[in-house]
Amino acid sequence: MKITEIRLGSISVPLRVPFKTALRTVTSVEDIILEIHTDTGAVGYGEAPPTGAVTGHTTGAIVGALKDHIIPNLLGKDIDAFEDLMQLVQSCVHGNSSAKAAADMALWDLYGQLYKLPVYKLLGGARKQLVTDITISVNEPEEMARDAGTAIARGYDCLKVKVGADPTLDVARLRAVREVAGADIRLRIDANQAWEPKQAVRILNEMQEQGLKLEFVEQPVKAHDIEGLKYVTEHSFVPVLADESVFSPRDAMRVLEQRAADLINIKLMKCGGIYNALKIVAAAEIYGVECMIGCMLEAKISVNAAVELACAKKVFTRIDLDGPVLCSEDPILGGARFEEKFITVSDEAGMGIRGVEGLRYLD
Ligand SMILES: C[C@H](N)C(=O)N[C@H](CCC(=O)O)C(=O)O
Ligand SMILES: [Mg+2]
Repeated sequence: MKITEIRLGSISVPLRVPFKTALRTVTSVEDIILEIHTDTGAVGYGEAPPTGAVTGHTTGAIVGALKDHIIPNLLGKDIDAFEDLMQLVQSCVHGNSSAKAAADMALWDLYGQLYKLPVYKLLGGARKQLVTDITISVNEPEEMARDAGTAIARGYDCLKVKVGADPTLDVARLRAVREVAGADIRLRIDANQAWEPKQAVRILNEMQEQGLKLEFVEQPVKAHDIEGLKYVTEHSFVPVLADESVFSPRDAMRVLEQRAADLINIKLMKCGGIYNALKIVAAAEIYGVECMIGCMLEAKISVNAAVELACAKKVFTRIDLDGPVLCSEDPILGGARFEEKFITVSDEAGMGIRGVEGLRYLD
């Protein structure tokens, strides 16, 4: 199976409600789509969201890395030389993990099609279904309570509550959400780097003292502040999950070795795809640290790739793959079935993506 052509396109999908974190506000998903065509007629699909405020990867950066580096290196290559292709994607350009993730997942899609196996089975096949949380954007407490009520009415029993934009409101935000949620709904929070270490410990311990019962806090402090992350992990009653502090397998090793967090959030866009995600999975397993599988604000091709990975490996005990259910429509044909909190992986060879409605080709 030889690569004959690689095409880029873009999609625009409106969100149900604006997505707001301490880092950014967006009202639609605007993703780059990659199609890898082969001489057998098989097509592999990839996707990358521009998340400049989180990863530094703008639309231009993703398209540039793909057009100038990744695509020229892949054209004409044989999918069967899979390990070579994986290393090529990671080594042909520095950084640019989102563009690399798009290429990586399209290649895994083709590799599965070549050997007629779903990717999640190729990688271990631990399960077929996941249950995701859903994100509540950071807003005034009353609006967050309303959004939490809507999410619970849709059947979600685990809410990922964004905090950190004006931290003085954070305890009130959680109180308002917990009041609507009752005692049984799980609440996890994500500060997206907004707090200072001591401030984080103060806020978290106050939340616990008020009986708000948090499952964990995600990325309380700046991404680069591993010492601060460790400080919060050691001084707060709430378990800490590292998100923006862990992009690459090397980042993961540092956090694991220093015991700077209790949990790690693996996202394909941060680590450059499944090839590198598997290295983080192995490291976390060795250190006995459980992982969350997460996503950026992404549509279903790239979240589908994360579903394949999460269904393969048991280390993923927390699931945050709500990108598609935050969207008001789904232009992606095939792949996993998203039925509110329930996600069922596709049993088709590769990743099961069949096409994209309304794709605007860039060439
Ligand atoms: C969408 C997902 N639930 C989520 O909250 N991801 C964010 C980053 C999303 C973005 O800004 O695109 C996170 O975990 O920090
Ligand atoms: Mg996060």
